[in-house]
Amino acid sequence: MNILIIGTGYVGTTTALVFAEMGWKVTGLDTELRKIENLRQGLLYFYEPGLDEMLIKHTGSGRLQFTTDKAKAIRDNDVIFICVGTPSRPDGSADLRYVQQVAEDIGEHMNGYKLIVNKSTVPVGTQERVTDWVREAQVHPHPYDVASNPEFLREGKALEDALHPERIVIGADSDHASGLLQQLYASINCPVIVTSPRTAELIKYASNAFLAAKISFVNELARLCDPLEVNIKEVALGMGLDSRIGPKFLQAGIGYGGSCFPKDVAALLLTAQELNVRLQVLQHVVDVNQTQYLYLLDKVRNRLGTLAHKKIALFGLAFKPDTDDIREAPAVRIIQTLLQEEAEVRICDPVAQLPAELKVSSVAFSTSPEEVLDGADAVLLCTEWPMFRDLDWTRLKDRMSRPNLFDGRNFLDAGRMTELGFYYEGIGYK
Ligand SMILES: NC(=O)C1=CN([C@@H]2O[C@H](COP(=O)(O)OP(=O)(O)OC[C@H]3O[C@@H](n4cnc5c(N)ncnc54)[C@H](O)[C@@H]3O)[C@@H](O)[C@H]2O)C=CC1
Ligand SMILES: O=C(O)[C@H]1O[C@H](OP(=O)(O)OP(=O)(O)OC[C@H]2O[C@@H](n3ccc(=O)[nH]c3=O)[C@H](O)[C@@H]2O)[C@H](O)[C@@H](O)[C@@H]1O
Repeated sequence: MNILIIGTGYVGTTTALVFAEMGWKVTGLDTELRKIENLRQGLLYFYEPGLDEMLIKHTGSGRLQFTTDKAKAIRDNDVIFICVGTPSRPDGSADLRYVQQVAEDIGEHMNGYKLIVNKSTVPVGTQERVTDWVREAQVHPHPYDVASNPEFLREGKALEDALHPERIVIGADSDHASGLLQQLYASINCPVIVTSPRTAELIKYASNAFLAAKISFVNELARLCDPLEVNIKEVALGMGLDSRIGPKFLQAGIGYGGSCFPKDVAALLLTAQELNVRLQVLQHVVDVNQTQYLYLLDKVRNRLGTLAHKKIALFGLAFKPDTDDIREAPAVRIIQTLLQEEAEVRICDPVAQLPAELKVSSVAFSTSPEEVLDGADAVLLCTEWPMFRDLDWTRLKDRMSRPNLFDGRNFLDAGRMTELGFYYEGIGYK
């Protein structure tokens, strides 16, 4: 079986590499020539640890190729994975225009049986819509199946997650389709759940929503920990040792960001709203998350008074470490608020870049922590990049005008920072 991956972003590129690693012959297709040209030369155009070495390996192995020629790519491959973006529309619903375009392209160019597999995160019922879009675009009535195979990888850990998933979910209407997919994944050792496409689609949203809920739960609890003078990290540790709760995703901070949790939670809420079902817990998950970065800023204001003309340094811009992705990053919201309040902002991140709208005179960017701390009234840690833990904080303190340290990720050792002479505040942690 030859595999075509349509959409060579985070998910598509990773999926293509993992299938090549398993020994399959894979083609990656994208509409953006720049991306394809880079990938062809073995150059990863985004930051994702480990993926670059794998790309070089497989551009040389002969098992992986990249193209923009959709007609030929669709004709030449039996299994086609859809890995295009499904961004939020202004009302929060998932925008399926890229999925529809791909479905129509497949319908138009298919020349025999195709297994079409949707890996993009899409609302329940999309498998049926893709089936219709393909049929309506068909020139000849070739047979095909449409299956759902949601992806659970994390950015920053994409390769590890895709090579060693905790489960594979296959949503298919026919034994033939689910059988082919199980064959493709045969060399991966993990539980495989075969279910209906609608269930598979909901498993994906439910998983992201639950993880988001865990984060908002612990964040809200951290707000209570502050006046109670209780350490949220110890509370989370004590809770997490209960195997029914688990230790992961209980790290309090300035809230979740990224290209998925905010968008997917919004899409699930919209699905429920359209069906007149109130998902009250999930609505509150969003409310807590949207105010969590403001909670950190309240702490800064309580300490510094007005933020106008204060020099505020941010350590970290990316929505989490090990990625250059700044989509929905809490740091970006913090910067926007600081600018509204006329603060002077300096940012340090080892890989993420400042977006065009923040390239203004009152914002300075550097990859050097020393530079951004010069004369600062406060530093706000927004992303837990390991490099921030290993800094010479004693020396850094002397560069600051006032040694105020607000740790939005509870990443540094509060006791040690206080000993070094910092005024230190985390989220539910001092
Ligand atoms: N980024 C992540 O960590 C994860 C993302 N997902 C889901 O996977 C999907 C893809 O996400 P990402 O890879 O992050 O998106 P992305 O934005 O990085 O990549 C999407 C790619 O599709 C291409 N594309 C758009 N229309 C096309 C077309 N008609 N033909 C060919 N290529 C086309 C774009 O040029 C882009 O390169 C989304 O639904 C997302 O929610 C699921 C799990 C993890
Ligand atoms: O659907 C998706 O795209 C993916 O979304 C998330 O992956 P990702 O967004 O890459 O990153 P996470 O590691 O989940 O972190 C998301 C956000 O939550 C925050 N977070 C995470 C964990 C925690 O304990 N506390 C916390 O604030 C992170 O800082 C980050 O801003 C899920 O973890 C993946 O399983 C899923 O496939």
